[in-house]
Amino acid sequence: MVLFAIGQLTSTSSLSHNLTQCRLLISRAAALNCKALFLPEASDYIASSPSESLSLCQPTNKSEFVTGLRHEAKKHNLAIHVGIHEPSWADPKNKIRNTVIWIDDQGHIVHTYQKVHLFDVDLGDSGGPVLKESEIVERGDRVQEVWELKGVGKVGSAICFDLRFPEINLALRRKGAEIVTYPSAFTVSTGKAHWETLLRARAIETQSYVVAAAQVGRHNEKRVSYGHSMVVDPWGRIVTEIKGQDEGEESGPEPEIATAVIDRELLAKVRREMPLNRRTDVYPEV
Ligand SMILES: O=C(O)CNC(=O)[C@H](CS)NC(=O)CCC(=O)C(=O)O
Repeated sequence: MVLFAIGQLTSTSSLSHNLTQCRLLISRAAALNCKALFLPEASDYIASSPSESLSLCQPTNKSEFVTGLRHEAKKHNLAIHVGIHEPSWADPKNKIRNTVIWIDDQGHIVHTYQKVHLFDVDLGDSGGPVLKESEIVERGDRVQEVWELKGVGKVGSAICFDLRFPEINLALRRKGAEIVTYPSAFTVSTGKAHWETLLRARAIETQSYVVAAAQVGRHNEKRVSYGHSMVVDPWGRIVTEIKGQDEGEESGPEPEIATAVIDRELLAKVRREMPLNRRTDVYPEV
């Protein structure tokens, strides 16, 4: 069985610092002979304001962060799935895209997905975050095709807040996904309330592996992320989990990886023993 890793880090507004953190995670995954590494949403940077986020955004072919990762992927023969920002095509001055790219083990970008659901919330009265992602982020308009990760299985991508929408998960399953990945940057308050439950529900409802690499710790004076990156199996069990942000603690955990394998026999067994035959004569097909 092929070993893969999830990586957890604290991205800041310094792309070179974030690249250094990712390089460390890559070298650890490569040293353990992993064939793929899944990194969080917005690994390239997390800015402290919408205008800073806009100013840091570069086209993928000009980004030192992406170029650096492509180089590492080729050097170590390690495929990398990573969340980044890209300028909007329609409105590059005012809008960015929250995307995830799949870099193969030769350093080529072979797959990309643009976040469909944007995180616009006002939980201020409940002691939670106030964020309006749609102010500068252009939303994606399609569920992407699933792709084959050699020796591992068929992977479908969604990003962070997409996790709250089972429709994406069901659509990916219908396209043949065996593994669904949710690179994320969950807030601490919503993470504590919902992160593990949502990930396990997504795994159980489609009888798929869920691979969730997440940002952790303090990015800037305004943003802290929950962490708790994990892999969940098709029966809903947590296979591996990385430490999260402790309540009230100022500094978060150090960058870290955790490894796992996809057990194809378990995947087949869960799907065989409890077939989830949908009643699309009763409710609409997603
Ligand atoms: O801002 C960036 O650069 C990176 N993007 C994010 O951090 C996004 C949008 S603000 N965060 C989420 O979607 C958190 C979802 C969440 O926490 C929940 O669903 O509870």
